[in-house]
Order: sequence, then C-alpha cells, then structure tokens
Amino acid sequence: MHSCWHMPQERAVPVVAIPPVQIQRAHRLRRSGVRQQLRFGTVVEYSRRAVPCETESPGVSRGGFGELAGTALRRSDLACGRRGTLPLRDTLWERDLVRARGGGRSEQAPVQSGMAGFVGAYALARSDAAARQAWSAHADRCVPRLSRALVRPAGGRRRASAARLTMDALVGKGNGDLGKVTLSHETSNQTVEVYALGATVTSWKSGKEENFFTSKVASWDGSKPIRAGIPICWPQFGPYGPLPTHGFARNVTWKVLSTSTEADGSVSATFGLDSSNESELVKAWAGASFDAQYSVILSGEGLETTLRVKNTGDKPFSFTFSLHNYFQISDVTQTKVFGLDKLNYMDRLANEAIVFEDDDSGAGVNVTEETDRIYYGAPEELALLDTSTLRLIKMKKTPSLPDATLWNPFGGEGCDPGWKNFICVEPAAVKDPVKLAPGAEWVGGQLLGAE
Ligand SMILES: O=P(O)(O)OC[C@H]1O[C@@H](O)[C@H](O)[C@@H](O)[C@@H]1O
Repeated sequence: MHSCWHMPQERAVPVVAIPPVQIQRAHRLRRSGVRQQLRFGTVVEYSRRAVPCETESPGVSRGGFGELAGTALRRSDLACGRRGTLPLRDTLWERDLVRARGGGRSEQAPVQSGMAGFVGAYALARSDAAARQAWSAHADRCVPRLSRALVRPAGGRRRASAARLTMDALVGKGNGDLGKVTLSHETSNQTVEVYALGATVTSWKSGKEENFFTSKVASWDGSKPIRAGIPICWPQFGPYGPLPTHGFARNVTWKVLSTSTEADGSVSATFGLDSSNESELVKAWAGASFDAQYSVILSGEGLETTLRVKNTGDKPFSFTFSLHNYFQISDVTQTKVFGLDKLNYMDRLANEAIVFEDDDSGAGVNVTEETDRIYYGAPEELALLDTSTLRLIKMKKTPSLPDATLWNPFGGEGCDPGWKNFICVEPAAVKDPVKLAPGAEWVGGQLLGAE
C-alpha cells in the first residue's frame, strides 16, 4: 500500500487496513452503551494499526473516531491524492480499534491519565511521532520549571541582557500608545506581544499563524481590560468574590521588571504588580499585601505564562485565578477540545448545576451552543483542534491549576461580534480558592504549543 504519511523507523510496523465495517462496529458498541472496560491509567492491549486513507468510508459515522479520521483523511486526500495511511498509535480511539480488532499484531502499552484524547488528536492531526515525543518530554520537564521562582537574584544564571534587548525583546508602544513588550524566538520563528496593561499577552505567532484572538471591539485606552490573548483573571475568577468580575490584574498596568535570554535561547519578560499599586481596585482588596510576578517565556516548545504570588503581609488571603486564553479558531463549531470528556463540570448557565459528562468517546468536546463551564479537576494536559485547518493547540498546566473553564457566548445578545472565531479554554483554580499564609508563595502557569 502506498503511504504518504511518514511512519518513523523505530515505529515501523505492518500496516493493516481496518475495514470500515469494523470501525462501524466500534461505533455501534459505544453507542449501544457498552461501557469501555479500558480506563485511563490502566494497561491496555492495543493494536498497532493504521487506517487506510483511501477509504473515504461511506459508513464511518460522524462523531468521535469517524469524524476525526474523516478530517485526517481529507487532509491526506489533499496531500497525496486519496491514498496513504494514518498511524493511530497511542490514541484513545485505539480502544475502539481493540474492540474492532480482527486479528493481527498487538502488544501491551500504558495509556496515561488525561493524555489519551490529547495524544489522539495530535496523532490524528500529525503523524510525526518524534515531534510528539519531544513535546511530551518537554511538557513533563516544564511543570517543575514553571513551578520554580521566576525572577532569579542578580548574578543568577539568567542574565538580564541589555545587549540582546534589541534582538529578542523590544519594549515599545502598541495600540493606543500603550506600553508593550515584544519577544521573538528566532529559531522557532515565534513572536509574542505583551501589553503592560494587565500584563496581557495579546499576540502569539508561530510563523505567520496567530494563535490568539483579538476582538475587533477591544479597547486600547486603558478604560477596560484588553479583550485579546490571555487576560489574567486574578485575584478573582468570575463573580465569585468581592471584586468586579475577574478581579483587577487585567485592569491595571504592570511594571516591566526584566527581559532576559536564557542559555538555551528562550526569551522572557517578567511583569510585576504589588499592593503598592495606586489603583483603587488594588487598594480595595481587603488590605491584602502581595507581590505578584508574571513571566512570559518563549522557547522552541512554545509559550509559557506563569503567575507567582507572594503574601508579603501578616494576614492570610485567598484568591481564585484563571488564564483567560482567547484562542483564535476558524469556527467554534468545528473545534474539538480534548481532555475534558467524562468529567464533571459546573454549568454556569444552568444555575451552576454540576453536570456529569457521560461521553467518554474521546471525540473531544464540541461547542454547539452558548457554553460557560468550569471543569473541576481537569487533566494537566488539554488540547484543542481546529478541524477545519487541523491547527492544534496543546496546553500543559501546573497542578496548582486543577480546574479548566470552557467558554463561548455563541452569539448571545451583546456578545463579541467575533464569537465564532474564539474559544476560551482557561487553566484555573476556582473550586477551591488558593489560601496564602503570610510569607507563603504560590505559582501557577501553563505551557502552550501550537502546530
Ligand atoms: O470579561 P470577558 O473577557 O468578556 O470574559 C467574560 C467571560 O469570561 C469567562 O471566563 C467566564 O467563564 C464567562 O462567564 C464570562 O462571561
């Protein structure tokens, strides 16, 4: 069989076509309510197989495996004229393949908690196993890195590099004459823009592709938070607390504390906000004394954004938090969010009822109506796939951010005119507010990768 999808050498296995009828059978099993006996975190038997992409399977139903495979097939069709194979190793959908298996090679392999949907999307979107492994390895290293104190004392390994400032980090003016830092990572051809107002990352480009949404009606005069990129919701998420919605971090101007270049070539900017800020909102926050630093790091693997908060007073305080990612997508209804299947969520549109998501198909969550949810205890790794463009955004969040929100207003009255082109997936700490004792520090952040 001719193959246009590269199968890496070390993963070369006999390619066995799965007839559409077997895929249909897998769907029937799932739909008929047969429980998946194979759970995340267990060792499952799986079959190394590939779906033949010349099969424009008339019988492959929409939803789950079929729909995504269909997307991938269309991509293959474009690339190689309706022939080729798509490896499906390590994917959640392999659970279906296990059921659908009709003989052939199989072996034992671990399926990691929370990874399956994400890896599945990735595997389907791209068949480059080497890149997949590199991402996973980096993401695993990233959490401890994110959890370290961010600004090192003078003389530390990180050098605040005035000499390289013009190359890697530019401090200048942006829209509305607002202060802005631009970071460039030349080897990976990424750039990021961060406004001092709210320390808001407004743009993150991988090559020419913009990963973040900027509202056409965003205000750039400081009167409102900037609706673009990653507004920081702190020290309050949503209406839950004494402050205006989403707290004050996104409303006030942060100091640019440093820009630097690491030995590994990653570039960063760190912003600071503390309780000496003159804003009435800050003063009104129950007299809490704090020192907050927000670090934005661009590396070959993507974008890391991390908030560190220290209680500098003699009273404890608590807060909730989210990184309000506005991801740019071509159509919200054609976007799948992976990692949130089969989780309880709090539905903010249904009197905050706890809803049990029973679909564990791994097909990803698809927004088809106004959606405002908080998933309690979301996995550390999430991903979203724009199935129109096959653009994939991967997210790894620190354990200190156990929750994730999912929001799109879906054309509701007064909502943003660009609602179709964004989806908010926000790593968050909402259900259990973070409590900080005097002198204590907290760190929460995310690593984002785009393909
Ligand atoms: O303040 P913004 O950027 O308009 O975002 C508001 C939305 O932010 C989301 O995080 C919340 O889940 C929604 O309930 C809320 O409406």
